[in-house]
Amino acid sequence: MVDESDLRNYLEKWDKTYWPTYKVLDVLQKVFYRSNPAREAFVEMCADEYVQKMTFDSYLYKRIYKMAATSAATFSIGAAISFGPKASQLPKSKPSAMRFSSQNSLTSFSGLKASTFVNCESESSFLGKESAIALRGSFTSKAQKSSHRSQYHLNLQASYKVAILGAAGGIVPRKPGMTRDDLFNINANIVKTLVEAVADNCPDAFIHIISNPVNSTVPIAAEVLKQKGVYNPKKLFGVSTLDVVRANTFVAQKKNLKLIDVDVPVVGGHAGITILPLLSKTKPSVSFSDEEVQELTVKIQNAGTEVVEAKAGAGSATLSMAYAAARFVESSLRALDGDADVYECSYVQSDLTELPFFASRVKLGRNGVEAIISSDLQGLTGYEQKALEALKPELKASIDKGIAFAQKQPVAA
Ligand SMILES: NC(=O)c1ccc[n+]([C@@H]2O[C@H](COP(=O)([O-])OP(=O)(O)OC[C@H]3O[C@@H](n4cnc5c(N)ncnc54)[C@H](O)[C@@H]3O)[C@@H](O)[C@H]2O)c1
Ligand SMILES: O=C(O)C[C@H](O)C(=O)O
Repeated sequence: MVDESDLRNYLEKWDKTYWPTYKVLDVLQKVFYRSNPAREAFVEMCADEYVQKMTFDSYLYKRIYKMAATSAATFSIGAAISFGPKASQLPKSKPSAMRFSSQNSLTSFSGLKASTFVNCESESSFLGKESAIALRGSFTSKAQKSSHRSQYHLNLQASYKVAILGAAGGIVPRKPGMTRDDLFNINANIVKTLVEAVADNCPDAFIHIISNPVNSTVPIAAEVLKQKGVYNPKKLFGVSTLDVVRANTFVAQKKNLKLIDVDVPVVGGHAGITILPLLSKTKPSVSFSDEEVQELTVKIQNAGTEVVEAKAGAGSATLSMAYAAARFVESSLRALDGDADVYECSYVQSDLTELPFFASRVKLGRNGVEAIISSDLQGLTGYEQKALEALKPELKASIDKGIAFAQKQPVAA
Protein backbone atom coordinates (compact mmCIF):
# COMPACT_ATOMS: atom_id res chain seq x y z
CA MET A 1 0.00 0.00 0.00
CA VAL A 2 1.36 3.38 -0.94
CA ASP A 3 1.59 5.95 1.79
CA GLU A 4 2.00 9.68 1.65
CA SER A 5 5.78 9.68 1.65
CA ASP A 6 5.78 7.20 -1.24
CA LEU A 7 3.52 9.46 -3.18
CA ARG A 8 5.60 12.52 -2.50
CA ASN A 9 8.65 10.59 -3.50
CA TYR A 10 7.12 9.43 -6.78
CA LEU A 11 5.98 12.86 -7.73
CA GLU A 12 9.24 14.50 -6.79
CA LYS A 13 11.19 12.04 -8.87
CA TRP A 14 8.85 12.31 -11.76
CA ASP A 15 10.71 12.88 -14.96
CA LYS A 16 8.20 13.05 -17.75
CA THR A 17 10.47 11.33 -20.21
CA TYR A 18 11.04 8.31 -18.06
CA TRP A 19 7.95 8.43 -15.90
CA PRO A 20 5.05 7.96 -18.20
CA THR A 21 1.85 9.43 -16.96
CA TYR A 22 0.30 6.01 -16.45
CA LYS A 23 2.68 5.31 -13.59
CA VAL A 24 1.75 8.47 -11.82
CA LEU A 25 -1.89 7.63 -12.41
CA ASP A 26 -1.38 4.16 -10.98
CA VAL A 27 -0.01 5.65 -7.81
CA LEU A 28 -2.81 8.15 -7.58
CA GLN A 29 -5.39 5.47 -8.13
CA LYS A 30 -3.97 3.49 -5.28
CA VAL A 31 -4.40 6.47 -3.09
CA PHE A 32 -7.85 7.48 -4.24
CA TYR A 33 -9.46 4.10 -4.03
CA ARG A 34 -8.42 3.05 -0.64
CA SER A 35 -10.93 3.76 2.02
CA ASN A 36 -8.79 6.08 3.98
CA PRO A 37 -9.80 9.43 5.34
CA ALA A 38 -6.45 10.79 4.21
CA ARG A 39 -7.67 10.62 0.66
CA GLU A 40 -8.89 14.16 0.60
CA ALA A 41 -5.58 15.39 1.83
CA PHE A 42 -3.88 13.59 -1.02
CA VAL A 43 -6.24 15.11 -3.51
CA GLU A 44 -5.41 18.53 -2.19
CA MET A 45 -1.76 17.81 -2.15
CA CYS A 46 -1.76 16.63 -5.74
CA ALA A 47 -4.00 19.37 -6.99
CA ASP A 48 -2.21 22.18 -5.26
CA GLU A 49 1.32 21.50 -4.35
CA TYR A 50 2.54 19.12 -7.03
CA VAL A 51 0.23 19.74 -9.91
CA GLN A 52 1.11 23.39 -9.89
CA LYS A 53 4.76 22.96 -9.20
CA MET A 54 5.39 20.35 -11.79
CA THR A 55 3.04 21.81 -14.38
CA PHE A 56 1.22 18.56 -14.87
CA ASP A 57 -0.39 18.63 -18.23
CA SER A 58 -4.05 19.36 -18.32
CA TYR A 59 -4.92 15.80 -19.21
CA LEU A 60 -3.44 14.32 -16.08
CA TYR A 61 -5.04 17.09 -14.20
CA LYS A 62 -8.46 16.13 -15.49
CA ARG A 63 -7.82 12.50 -14.70
CA ILE A 64 -6.94 13.29 -11.13
CA TYR A 65 -10.10 15.27 -10.85
CA LYS A 66 -12.17 12.47 -12.34
CA MET A 67 -10.66 9.88 -10.10
CA ALA A 68 -11.39 11.97 -7.12
CA ALA A 69 -14.99 12.48 -8.21
CA THR A 70 -15.48 8.81 -9.01
CA SER A 71 -13.99 7.66 -5.79
CA ALA A 72 -16.21 9.93 -3.76
CA ALA A 73 -19.30 9.02 -5.79
CA THR A 74 -18.74 5.37 -5.19
CA PHE A 75 -17.70 5.08 -1.66
CA SER A 76 -19.20 8.22 -0.22
CA ILE A 77 -16.83 8.14 2.65
CA GLY A 78 -17.74 11.08 4.67
CA ALA A 79 -17.45 14.09 2.49
CA ALA A 80 -17.28 15.89 -0.75
CA ILE A 81 -13.88 16.38 -2.23
CA SER A 82 -12.16 19.52 -1.20
CA PHE A 83 -9.68 21.01 -3.57
CA GLY A 84 -8.21 23.49 -1.19
CA PRO A 85 -7.34 27.10 -1.78
CA LYS A 86 -6.41 26.66 -5.43
CA ALA A 87 -9.83 25.38 -6.40
CA SER A 88 -10.19 28.13 -8.93
CA GLN A 89 -7.54 26.46 -11.05
CA LEU A 90 -9.50 23.23 -11.26
CA PRO A 91 -11.88 22.50 -14.10
CA LYS A 92 -14.82 24.82 -13.86
CA SER A 93 -17.60 22.29 -13.39
CA LYS A 94 -18.33 21.61 -9.77
CA PRO A 95 -18.97 18.21 -8.22
CA SER A 96 -22.44 19.29 -7.23
CA ALA A 97 -23.41 19.76 -10.87
CA MET A 98 -22.30 16.29 -11.87
CA ARG A 99 -24.34 13.27 -12.72
CA PHE A 100 -24.26 9.98 -14.54
CA SER A 101 -27.31 10.73 -16.57
CA SER A 102 -28.14 7.67 -18.62
CA GLN A 103 -27.12 4.38 -20.13
CA ASN A 104 -25.94 6.36 -23.14
CA SER A 105 -23.34 7.96 -20.98
CA LEU A 106 -22.02 4.56 -20.12
CA THR A 107 -21.80 3.33 -23.69
CA SER A 108 -20.11 6.47 -24.91
CA PHE A 109 -17.77 6.31 -21.98
CA SER A 110 -15.48 4.03 -23.90
CA GLY A 111 -11.85 3.35 -24.52
CA LEU A 112 -9.56 5.57 -22.63
CA LYS A 113 -12.36 7.21 -20.78
CA ALA A 114 -13.35 3.94 -19.20
CA SER A 115 -9.86 3.13 -18.14
CA THR A 116 -10.43 4.02 -14.54
CA PHE A 117 -13.10 1.37 -14.45
CA VAL A 118 -11.15 -1.11 -16.52
CA ASN A 119 -8.31 -0.76 -14.09
CA CYS A 120 -10.65 -1.40 -11.24
CA GLU A 121 -11.67 -4.70 -12.72
CA SER A 122 -8.32 -5.96 -13.81
CA GLU A 123 -6.21 -8.44 -11.90
CA SER A 124 -3.52 -5.88 -11.46
CA SER A 125 -5.94 -3.39 -10.01
CA PHE A 126 -4.88 -1.67 -6.88
CA LEU A 127 -8.42 -1.99 -5.67
CA GLY A 128 -9.28 -4.78 -3.38
CA LYS A 129 -11.77 -7.30 -4.75
CA GLU A 130 -14.62 -6.06 -2.60
CA SER A 131 -14.02 -2.47 -3.52
CA ALA A 132 -13.92 -3.35 -7.18
CA ILE A 133 -17.24 -5.17 -6.94
CA ALA A 134 -18.74 -2.27 -5.03
CA LEU A 135 -17.50 0.19 -7.59
CA ARG A 136 -18.71 -1.89 -10.51
CA GLY A 137 -22.09 -2.44 -8.89
CA SER A 138 -22.46 1.19 -8.08
CA PHE A 139 -21.57 2.29 -11.57
CA THR A 140 -23.82 -0.26 -13.29
CA SER A 141 -26.84 0.46 -11.21
CA LYS A 142 -26.42 4.14 -11.83
CA ALA A 143 -26.31 3.57 -15.56
CA GLN A 144 -29.27 1.18 -15.57
CA LYS A 145 -31.56 3.49 -13.72
CA SER A 146 -31.61 6.09 -16.41
CA SER A 147 -33.95 8.27 -14.45
CA HIS A 148 -31.67 8.14 -11.46
CA ARG A 149 -29.69 11.27 -10.95
CA SER A 150 -26.65 10.90 -8.89
CA GLN A 151 -24.60 13.69 -7.59
CA TYR A 152 -21.74 13.29 -10.00
CA HIS A 153 -21.14 13.56 -13.67
CA LEU A 154 -17.94 12.98 -15.57
CA ASN A 155 -17.26 15.31 -18.44
CA LEU A 156 -17.33 12.96 -21.39
CA GLN A 157 -14.98 13.72 -24.22
CA ALA A 158 -14.32 12.22 -27.62
CA SER A 159 -14.50 8.45 -27.77
CA TYR A 160 -12.42 6.24 -30.00
CA LYS A 161 -13.01 2.94 -31.70
CA VAL A 162 -10.58 0.15 -31.02
CA ALA A 163 -10.82 -2.90 -33.30
CA ILE A 164 -8.98 -6.11 -32.49
CA LEU A 165 -8.49 -8.35 -35.51
CA GLY A 166 -8.07 -12.08 -35.10
CA ALA A 167 -8.61 -12.36 -31.39
CA ALA A 168 -10.85 -15.40 -31.07
CA GLY A 169 -8.03 -17.67 -29.95
CA GLY A 170 -6.93 -21.21 -30.70
CA ILE A 171 -4.52 -21.48 -33.75
CA VAL A 172 -1.51 -19.50 -35.12
CA PRO A 173 1.24 -18.94 -32.46
CA ARG A 174 4.50 -20.93 -32.47
CA LYS A 175 5.11 -24.35 -30.91
CA PRO A 176 8.19 -25.50 -29.04
CA GLY A 177 11.21 -25.67 -31.30
CA MET A 178 9.90 -23.01 -33.69
CA THR A 179 11.33 -19.54 -34.04
CA ARG A 180 9.06 -16.56 -34.59
CA ASP A 181 10.31 -16.52 -38.16
CA ASP A 182 8.86 -20.01 -38.65
CA LEU A 183 5.45 -18.34 -38.42
CA PHE A 184 6.23 -16.20 -41.45
CA ASN A 185 4.65 -18.47 -44.05
CA ILE A 186 1.30 -18.54 -42.26
CA ASN A 187 1.14 -15.07 -40.79
CA ALA A 188 2.62 -13.00 -43.61
CA ASN A 189 -0.43 -13.54 -45.74
CA ILE A 190 -2.86 -13.04 -42.85
CA VAL A 191 -1.25 -9.71 -41.98
CA LYS A 192 -1.22 -8.69 -45.62
CA THR A 193 -4.91 -9.42 -46.02
CA LEU A 194 -5.91 -7.72 -42.80
CA VAL A 195 -3.88 -4.61 -43.54
CA GLU A 196 -5.47 -4.40 -46.98
CA ALA A 197 -8.82 -4.29 -45.22
CA VAL A 198 -7.55 -1.66 -42.80
CA ALA A 199 -6.28 0.42 -45.73
CA ASP A 200 -9.67 0.22 -47.41
CA ASN A 201 -11.78 0.87 -44.33
CA CYS A 202 -9.85 2.98 -41.84
CA PRO A 203 -6.66 4.26 -43.48
CA ASP A 204 -6.21 6.91 -40.82
CA ALA A 205 -6.17 4.50 -37.85
CA PHE A 206 -3.18 3.80 -35.63
CA ILE A 207 -2.23 0.25 -36.62
CA HIS A 208 -0.64 -1.95 -33.95
CA ILE A 209 0.88 -5.16 -35.27
CA ILE A 210 1.28 -7.95 -32.73
CA SER A 211 1.38 -10.95 -35.10
CA ASN A 212 4.78 -12.56 -35.38
CA PRO A 213 7.32 -12.32 -36.75
CA VAL A 214 6.84 -8.64 -35.92
CA ASN A 215 10.24 -7.84 -37.43
CA SER A 216 8.79 -8.82 -40.81
CA THR A 217 5.05 -8.28 -40.44
CA VAL A 218 5.46 -4.55 -39.84
CA PRO A 219 7.44 -4.06 -43.08
CA ILE A 220 4.78 -6.15 -44.85
CA ALA A 221 2.09 -3.86 -43.47
CA ALA A 222 4.09 -0.80 -44.58
CA GLU A 223 4.40 -2.14 -48.12
CA VAL A 224 0.69 -2.96 -48.33
CA LEU A 225 -0.22 0.50 -47.13
CA LYS A 226 2.19 2.05 -49.63
CA GLN A 227 0.67 0.02 -52.43
CA LYS A 228 -2.74 1.24 -51.33
CA GLY A 229 -1.45 4.81 -51.28
CA VAL A 230 -2.25 5.38 -47.60
CA TYR A 231 1.02 4.69 -45.79
CA ASN A 232 1.64 6.97 -42.85
CA PRO A 233 4.80 5.77 -41.07
CA LYS A 234 3.82 7.68 -37.95
CA LYS A 235 0.78 5.47 -37.49
CA LEU A 236 2.20 2.00 -37.99
CA PHE A 237 3.53 0.30 -34.87
CA GLY A 238 5.05 -3.07 -34.10
CA VAL A 239 4.04 -3.89 -30.54
CA SER A 240 7.20 -4.61 -28.59
CA THR A 241 5.70 -3.53 -25.28
CA LEU A 242 5.90 -7.06 -23.89
CA ASP A 243 9.69 -6.88 -24.03
CA VAL A 244 9.59 -3.76 -21.89
CA VAL A 245 7.12 -5.35 -19.48
CA ARG A 246 9.43 -8.34 -19.12
CA ALA A 247 12.55 -6.23 -18.78
CA ASN A 248 10.95 -4.11 -16.09
CA THR A 249 9.72 -7.18 -14.24
CA PHE A 250 13.01 -9.06 -14.30
CA VAL A 251 15.06 -6.03 -13.30
CA ALA A 252 12.68 -5.20 -10.46
CA GLN A 253 12.94 -8.78 -9.20
CA LYS A 254 16.70 -8.89 -9.53
CA LYS A 255 17.30 -5.57 -7.83
CA ASN A 256 14.48 -5.79 -5.33
CA LEU A 257 12.84 -2.64 -6.66
CA LYS A 258 9.19 -1.76 -6.87
CA LEU A 259 7.99 -2.68 -10.31
CA ILE A 260 6.20 0.62 -10.71
CA ASP A 261 9.52 2.42 -10.36
CA VAL A 262 11.35 0.56 -13.07
CA ASP A 263 11.63 1.53 -16.70
CA VAL A 264 14.00 -0.23 -19.08
CA PRO A 265 14.05 0.82 -22.74
CA VAL A 266 14.19 -2.14 -25.10
CA VAL A 267 15.37 -1.46 -28.64
CA GLY A 268 15.99 -3.32 -31.88
CA GLY A 269 13.24 -5.75 -32.80
CA HIS A 270 11.04 -8.44 -31.34
CA ALA A 271 12.82 -11.77 -31.79
CA GLY A 272 15.85 -13.41 -30.15
CA ILE A 273 18.97 -11.29 -30.20
CA THR A 274 17.16 -8.44 -31.95
CA ILE A 275 15.51 -7.77 -28.57
CA LEU A 276 18.06 -5.52 -26.90
CA PRO A 277 17.26 -4.27 -23.39
CA LEU A 278 19.37 -1.22 -22.62
CA LEU A 279 20.04 -2.00 -18.99
CA SER A 280 22.47 0.90 -18.66
CA LYS A 281 19.51 3.22 -19.33
CA THR A 282 17.33 1.72 -16.59
CA LYS A 283 15.39 4.20 -14.50
CA PRO A 284 15.94 4.51 -11.61
CA SER A 285 19.65 4.31 -12.18
CA VAL A 286 20.96 0.94 -11.00
CA SER A 287 24.28 -0.74 -11.48
CA PHE A 288 24.63 -4.25 -12.83
CA SER A 289 27.64 -6.52 -12.81
CA ASP A 290 28.73 -7.90 -16.19
CA GLU A 291 27.26 -11.27 -15.19
CA GLU A 292 23.94 -9.68 -14.31
CA VAL A 293 23.79 -7.83 -17.63
CA GLN A 294 24.47 -11.03 -19.53
CA GLU A 295 21.97 -13.05 -17.48
CA LEU A 296 19.18 -10.45 -17.66
CA THR A 297 19.67 -9.73 -21.35
CA VAL A 298 19.40 -13.39 -22.28
CA LYS A 299 16.44 -13.90 -19.93
CA ILE A 300 14.55 -11.01 -21.53
CA GLN A 301 15.41 -12.19 -25.04
CA ASN A 302 14.28 -15.73 -24.30
CA ALA A 303 11.21 -15.01 -22.20
CA GLY A 304 8.79 -15.63 -25.08
CA THR A 305 10.47 -18.93 -25.92
CA GLU A 306 10.35 -19.96 -22.28
CA VAL A 307 6.58 -19.48 -22.27
CA VAL A 308 6.21 -21.38 -25.56
CA GLU A 309 8.16 -24.28 -24.09
CA ALA A 310 6.28 -24.24 -20.81
CA LYS A 311 2.98 -24.35 -22.68
CA ALA A 312 4.30 -27.36 -24.60
CA GLY A 313 2.35 -26.85 -27.79
CA ALA A 314 -0.62 -24.98 -26.36
CA GLY A 315 0.50 -21.60 -27.67
CA SER A 316 2.60 -18.64 -26.63
CA ALA A 317 2.27 -15.87 -24.07
CA THR A 318 -1.34 -14.71 -23.81
CA LEU A 319 -2.14 -12.90 -20.56
CA SER A 320 1.12 -10.97 -20.43
CA MET A 321 0.59 -10.04 -24.08
CA ALA A 322 -2.95 -8.95 -23.29
CA TYR A 323 -1.56 -6.72 -20.56
CA ALA A 324 1.14 -5.34 -22.88
CA ALA A 325 -1.37 -4.71 -25.67
CA ALA A 326 -3.75 -2.99 -23.26
CA ARG A 327 -0.94 -0.76 -22.08
CA PHE A 328 0.09 0.18 -25.60
CA VAL A 329 -3.51 0.79 -26.64
CA GLU A 330 -4.15 2.96 -23.62
CA SER A 331 -1.00 4.94 -24.33
CA SER A 332 -2.14 5.44 -27.92
CA LEU A 333 -5.57 6.57 -26.78
CA ARG A 334 -4.02 8.92 -24.33
CA ALA A 335 -1.88 10.38 -27.09
CA LEU A 336 -4.92 10.73 -29.34
CA ASP A 337 -6.64 12.47 -26.48
CA GLY A 338 -3.96 15.11 -26.35
CA ASP A 339 -1.78 13.91 -23.49
CA ALA A 340 1.55 15.52 -24.21
CA ASP A 341 3.70 13.05 -22.31
CA VAL A 342 3.24 9.61 -23.74
CA TYR A 343 6.35 7.56 -24.34
CA GLU A 344 6.47 3.89 -25.29
CA CYS A 345 8.95 1.58 -26.95
CA SER A 346 7.72 0.43 -30.34
CA TYR A 347 9.05 -1.05 -33.55
CA VAL A 348 8.51 1.66 -36.13
CA GLN A 349 9.92 3.16 -39.30
CA SER A 350 13.01 4.83 -38.01
CA ASP A 351 16.13 6.70 -38.95
CA LEU A 352 17.93 5.97 -35.70
CA THR A 353 20.12 3.40 -37.39
CA GLU A 354 20.75 2.41 -40.98
CA LEU A 355 17.82 -0.03 -40.73
CA PRO A 356 14.46 1.20 -42.03
CA PHE A 357 12.57 -0.22 -39.03
CA PHE A 358 13.83 -0.24 -35.49
CA ALA A 359 12.30 -0.44 -32.02
CA SER A 360 13.08 2.37 -29.64
CA ARG A 361 11.31 4.71 -27.31
CA VAL A 362 9.00 7.02 -29.22
CA LYS A 363 6.90 9.95 -28.18
CA LEU A 364 3.29 9.44 -29.14
CA GLY A 365 0.96 12.25 -30.08
CA ARG A 366 -2.35 12.86 -31.80
CA ASN A 367 -0.80 12.03 -35.16
CA GLY A 368 1.12 8.98 -34.04
CA VAL A 369 4.89 8.99 -33.63
CA GLU A 370 5.83 12.55 -32.77
CA ALA A 371 9.47 11.90 -32.09
CA ILE A 372 11.88 9.03 -31.98
CA ILE A 373 13.99 9.24 -28.85
CA SER A 374 17.57 9.04 -30.00
CA SER A 375 19.22 9.64 -26.64
CA ASP A 376 18.79 6.00 -25.59
CA LEU A 377 21.28 4.96 -28.25
CA GLN A 378 23.87 7.45 -27.08
CA GLY A 379 26.47 6.49 -24.50
CA LEU A 380 25.84 2.76 -24.72
CA THR A 381 28.08 0.37 -22.81
CA GLY A 382 30.53 -1.75 -24.77
CA TYR A 383 28.25 -4.76 -24.27
CA GLU A 384 25.22 -2.92 -25.62
CA GLN A 385 27.10 -1.43 -28.56
CA LYS A 386 28.34 -4.88 -29.54
CA ALA A 387 24.88 -6.38 -29.15
CA LEU A 388 23.41 -3.57 -31.25
CA GLU A 389 25.82 -4.24 -34.09
CA ALA A 390 25.22 -7.99 -33.78
CA LEU A 391 21.44 -7.70 -34.10
CA LYS A 392 21.48 -5.58 -37.24
CA PRO A 393 22.11 -8.31 -39.87
CA GLU A 394 19.31 -10.48 -38.44
CA LEU A 395 16.88 -7.60 -38.21
CA LYS A 396 17.78 -6.44 -41.71
CA ALA A 397 17.17 -9.93 -43.11
CA SER A 398 13.72 -10.05 -41.47
CA ILE A 399 12.84 -6.61 -42.81
CA ASP A 400 14.00 -7.50 -46.31
CA LYS A 401 12.05 -10.74 -46.18
CA GLY A 402 8.84 -8.90 -45.31
CA ILE A 403 9.33 -6.28 -48.01
CA ALA A 404 10.15 -8.90 -50.64
CA PHE A 405 7.05 -10.89 -49.73
CA ALA A 406 4.76 -7.89 -50.07
CA GLN A 407 6.38 -6.70 -53.28
CA LYS A 408 6.06 -10.14 -54.85
CA GLN A 409 2.29 -10.15 -54.49
CA PRO A 410 1.15 -6.56 -54.84
CA VAL A 411 -2.34 -5.70 -53.72
CA ALA A 412 -5.09 -4.48 -55.97
CA ALA A 413 -5.14 -0.69 -55.67
N1 LIG B 1 4.26 -9.02 -30.29
C1 LIG B 1 4.25 -9.79 -29.20
O1 LIG B 1 4.87 -9.45 -28.17
C2 LIG B 1 3.48 -11.05 -29.19
C3 LIG B 1 3.16 -11.67 -27.98
C4 LIG B 1 2.34 -12.81 -28.00
C5 LIG B 1 1.89 -13.31 -29.20
N2 LIG B 1 2.26 -12.72 -30.35
C6 LIG B 1 1.80 -13.20 -31.66
O2 LIG B 1 0.42 -12.93 -31.77
C7 LIG B 1 -0.16 -13.86 -32.67
C8 LIG B 1 -1.40 -14.45 -32.10
O3 LIG B 1 -1.10 -15.14 -30.91
P1 LIG B 1 -2.29 -15.65 -30.00
O4 LIG B 1 -1.68 -16.30 -28.80
O5 LIG B 1 -3.27 -14.56 -29.80
O6 LIG B 1 -2.89 -16.76 -30.94
P2 LIG B 1 -4.36 -17.33 -30.95
O7 LIG B 1 -4.29 -18.61 -31.66
O8 LIG B 1 -4.92 -17.32 -29.58
O9 LIG B 1 -5.14 -16.28 -31.82
C9 LIG B 1 -4.93 -16.17 -33.22
C10 LIG B 1 -6.23 -15.73 -33.83
O10 LIG B 1 -6.05 -15.42 -35.21
C11 LIG B 1 -7.25 -15.77 -35.87
N3 LIG B 1 -7.00 -15.90 -37.30
C12 LIG B 1 -6.44 -16.90 -37.98
N4 LIG B 1 -6.44 -16.63 -39.29
C13 LIG B 1 -7.00 -15.43 -39.44
C14 LIG B 1 -7.30 -14.61 -40.58
N5 LIG B 1 -6.97 -15.00 -41.82
N6 LIG B 1 -7.89 -13.44 -40.37
C15 LIG B 1 -8.21 -13.03 -39.13
N7 LIG B 1 -7.96 -13.76 -38.02
C16 LIG B 1 -7.36 -14.96 -38.19
C17 LIG B 1 -7.63 -17.06 -35.22
O11 LIG B 1 -9.01 -17.33 -35.42
C18 LIG B 1 -7.30 -16.81 -33.79
O12 LIG B 1 -8.42 -16.23 -33.14
C19 LIG B 1 0.93 -14.88 -32.97
O13 LIG B 1 1.54 -14.54 -34.18
C20 LIG B 1 1.90 -14.70 -31.84
O14 LIG B 1 3.19 -15.11 -32.17
C21 LIG B 1 3.01 -11.60 -30.38
O1 LIG C 1 7.39 -15.76 -28.33
C1 LIG C 1 6.37 -15.81 -29.01
O2 LIG C 1 6.23 -16.63 -29.93
C2 LIG C 1 5.22 -14.88 -28.71
C3 LIG C 1 5.65 -13.50 -28.38
O3 LIG C 1 6.39 -12.91 -29.40
C4 LIG C 1 6.37 -13.39 -27.06
O4 LIG C 1 7.36 -12.68 -27.00
O5 LIG C 1 5.89 -13.98 -26.08
